Amino acid sequence: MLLQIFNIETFNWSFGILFSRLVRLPSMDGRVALVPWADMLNHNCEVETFLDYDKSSQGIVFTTDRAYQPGEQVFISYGRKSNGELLLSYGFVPREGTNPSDSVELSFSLKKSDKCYKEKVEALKKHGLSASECFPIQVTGWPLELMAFAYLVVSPPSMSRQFGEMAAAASNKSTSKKDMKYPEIEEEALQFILDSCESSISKYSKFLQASGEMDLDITNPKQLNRRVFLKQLAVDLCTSERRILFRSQYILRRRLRDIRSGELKALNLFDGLRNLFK
Ligand SMILES: C[S@@+](CC[C@H](N)C(=O)[O-])C[C@H]1O[C@@H](n2cnc3c(N)ncnc32)[C@H](O)[C@@H]1O
Repeated sequence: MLLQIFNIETFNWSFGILFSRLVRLPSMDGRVALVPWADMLNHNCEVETFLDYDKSSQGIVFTTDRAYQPGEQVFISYGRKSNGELLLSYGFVPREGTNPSDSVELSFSLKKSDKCYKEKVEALKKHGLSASECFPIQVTGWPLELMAFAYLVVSPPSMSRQFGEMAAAASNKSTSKKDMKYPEIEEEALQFILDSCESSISKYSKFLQASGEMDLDITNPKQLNRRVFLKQLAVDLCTSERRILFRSQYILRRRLRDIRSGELKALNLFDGLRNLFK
């Protein structure tokens, strides 16, 4: 009986309405509430205002972080979310380059051909990780955990004693939170991250190119509008994620160029000294 009333479309609609409108209240241990007036507030990535329960007035209070002019739209923050998260939870993608919390999740894996594959998997397992892991890339760079994972992936058998600390740092369970450095394999680790970024960039580019050529069914105008809308959202999301990857590609290439030119300088200096003493 219930199933008849609650068909899947109604369920999806209710789920969407609930999740795009509920408010988490930090002072009530993150409990959620539906707050009728507050669900009219739209999100803006640049504001830092949230809703919370206020004990003294026993109500939900909204305090703005700036002055607004009469007639100006007042915004709220739905939280520091990536464009992908905003699309999934709220059905929109902020304008490209306006979301400082935007990030793209990239998957990285140990190489199956690695002589130390088993030892590395064991080290990762001890810290709750597996042979393939996802890490968020932001326009400002990549997390220390990813750098540690990349070090583990490229480290040779001679560094097996460091596998444990690399895996711990990749899982964010390392005791020291500072940037770990293994200069002897830094170039390889950065190249490994760059290869993943570039392979993703080419997938995004293929999708974006294909989306320009995608044929939409024009026999059903109602569905056409919805398809055009959904397609635009997908294009907006992919464009913003690819932009983050392009930025990382630029930073990685520059860092690799610096390392390589430093190595070249050291080599030239060494050759120069050798010639001097010949
Ligand atoms: C809590 S409601 C906000 C009020 C909503 N605009 C309304 O008229 O009922 C959340 C929904 O508003 C829309 N929304 C909020 N912020 C937005 C933004 N910056 N850009 C586009 N749509 C937004 C999305 O559809 C989202 O699911």
